[in-house]
Amino acid sequence: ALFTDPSQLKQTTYDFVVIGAGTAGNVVATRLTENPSVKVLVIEAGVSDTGFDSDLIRIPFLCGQTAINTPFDWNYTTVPQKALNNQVLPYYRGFVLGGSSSTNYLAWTRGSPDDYNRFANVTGDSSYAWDNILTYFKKSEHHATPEDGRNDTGEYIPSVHGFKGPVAFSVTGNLSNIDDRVLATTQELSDQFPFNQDTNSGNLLGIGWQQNSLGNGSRSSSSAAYLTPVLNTRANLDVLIQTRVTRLVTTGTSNGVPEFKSVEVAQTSTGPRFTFKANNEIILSAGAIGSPQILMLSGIGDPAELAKVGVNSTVSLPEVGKNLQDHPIVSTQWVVPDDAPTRDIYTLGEDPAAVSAGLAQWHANHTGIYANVLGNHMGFFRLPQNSSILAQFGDQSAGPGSAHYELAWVSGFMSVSQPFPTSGRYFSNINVVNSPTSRGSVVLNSSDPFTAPLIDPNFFDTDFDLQVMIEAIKAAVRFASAKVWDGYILHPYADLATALAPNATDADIVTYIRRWTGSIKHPMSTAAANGAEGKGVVGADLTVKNISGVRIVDGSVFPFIPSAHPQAGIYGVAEVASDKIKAAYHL
Ligand SMILES: Cc1cc2nc3c(=O)[nH]c(=O)nc-3n(C[C@H](O)[C@H](O)[C@H](O)COP(=O)(O)OP(=O)(O)OC[C@H]3O[C@@H](n4cnc5c(N)ncnc54)[C@H](O)[C@@H]3O)c2cc1C
Repeated sequence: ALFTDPSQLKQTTYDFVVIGAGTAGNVVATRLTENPSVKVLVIEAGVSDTGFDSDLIRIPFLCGQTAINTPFDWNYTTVPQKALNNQVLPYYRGFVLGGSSSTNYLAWTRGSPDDYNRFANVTGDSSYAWDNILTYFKKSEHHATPEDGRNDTGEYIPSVHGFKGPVAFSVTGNLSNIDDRVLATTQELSDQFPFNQDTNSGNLLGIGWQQNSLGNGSRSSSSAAYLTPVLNTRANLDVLIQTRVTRLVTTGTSNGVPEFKSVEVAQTSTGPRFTFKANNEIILSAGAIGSPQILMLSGIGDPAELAKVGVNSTVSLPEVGKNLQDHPIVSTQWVVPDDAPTRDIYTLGEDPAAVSAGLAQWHANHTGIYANVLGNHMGFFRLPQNSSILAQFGDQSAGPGSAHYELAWVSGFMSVSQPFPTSGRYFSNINVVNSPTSRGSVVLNSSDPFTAPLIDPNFFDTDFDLQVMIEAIKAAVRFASAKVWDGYILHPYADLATALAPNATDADIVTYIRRWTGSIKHPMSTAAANGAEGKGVVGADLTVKNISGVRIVDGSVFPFIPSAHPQAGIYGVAEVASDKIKAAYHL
């Protein structure tokens, strides 16, 4: 059942306590409670995903608005970003049942086999290797027919997908006016921009139809897909929302190390504290910001850093909160003819009647433009083998099947950082560095669990990342220069024109990048798994090192960020972890 106040719960001891009802937490809680004798409590800081304003979560086309200034987000900001003119960036994280899977942009990508084989190598555990985790990717998903009933044969490869798992995925149910041109470019410039029938197949590279966590015209979050369908029918599953875990509490020692099988919770900074205990273990699934924050609040981290904010160190584990990796993103836009049927009528505020009609159609039968996301195609690319960047820095990706950068196309204005214009028609693409080498951190700002930590994605700390972003933009320009766009793409928008002027240099592109880069919202690796003693935060089985009783299952345990959008990978790892936990307790 669902509870909104710790005092409502009839028991204080469970077999497992899961911290965070987010993307990964809901997978673990749902899989463990498949066994009716296993009692699980999930504690979520955020709010319900139903009721007030929850259309923002359910309606896919509104995904760009789900996080911004809504009750569903933590409203974090970064520390000033040195390489971005000291800008402070918004840093969205889901604060709601489903976590960031309830607020994200729905892109459903796994990454490359190299990404997962590297995970297996670093941990010494083959269960994360592509050939093995593929079973779990399939277990987490089911193919859904595009909402317009369109035949999607040839737009994905059925044999690499699941058909019975909880999360619905589908390609677009709303074709856009640029789709034919995007596909024609994959023919005209096939050597640079080849078509790929399914970028989730183990062959990541090339341009494919974008898959999204979406079915029946609605977002398929971890709450909608895993948790909600069983919440009221499983007597062994309790979910407590609007309640924050403030720290892990020691419960003695086990095998010579401190044991933490209890959690302290509160609803406000000064409100009463409650504790809940796990007979077996605590599963920390608070995400790449929340999980290291909770460890540090519990005295588990770098002792010198903890001392600075007055937290007593209980266990030295210096890599907690280090190694933060994220994908920087910058958009580029071009102006197209005024009569082009782009999606701008829905997003620039010019045509309220079109918006009302679109929303009315979605409410009537979950169809139409609002039952889909903004873009229909995305592509993953490598620098050419003879690239001077590779010669200078070496290949920093997970391997030859991994992407250095990503491009995705939208018929309409799209940006995560620029103010939207109020009129006009546009063609946009996003440019993303997929195998970044910059590393940031999450550090406590205060011993108060209700104070946000200091978050530093440290974008473009390395020149490699900046050079790759320059190449991504140049590739986007080559794509937009294909003959099939003649007469459609008119000229670059606003200061992109300066960056791309005939006499412009890379320095002008860098000026554009430093001004407009944002986060694609993929922070990961802040509690990285590592099989070697003394390295990382968790071991191959994802249990926290140097203590007993706590396992981390979320995006923070990935040793490296995958070279694609991470949610599908996080679901896969959470499915693997659920089986590991079941095996550990013979469930
Ligand atoms: C706006 C946005 C757009 C994105 N777009 C995409 C995309 O298109 N495709 C993609 O693959 N990925 C995308 N991502 C990233 C992806 O959604 C996340 O990487 C992924 O969902 C993270 O899963 P997680 O389980 O690690 O953490 P989360 O899903 O964030 O779950 C963590 C949960 O823990 C809770 N929590 C945190 N601290 C505490 C505490 N102290 N006590 C109790 N509960 C706590 C949080 O409220 C949250 O519910 C996006 C993310 C955002 C925010």
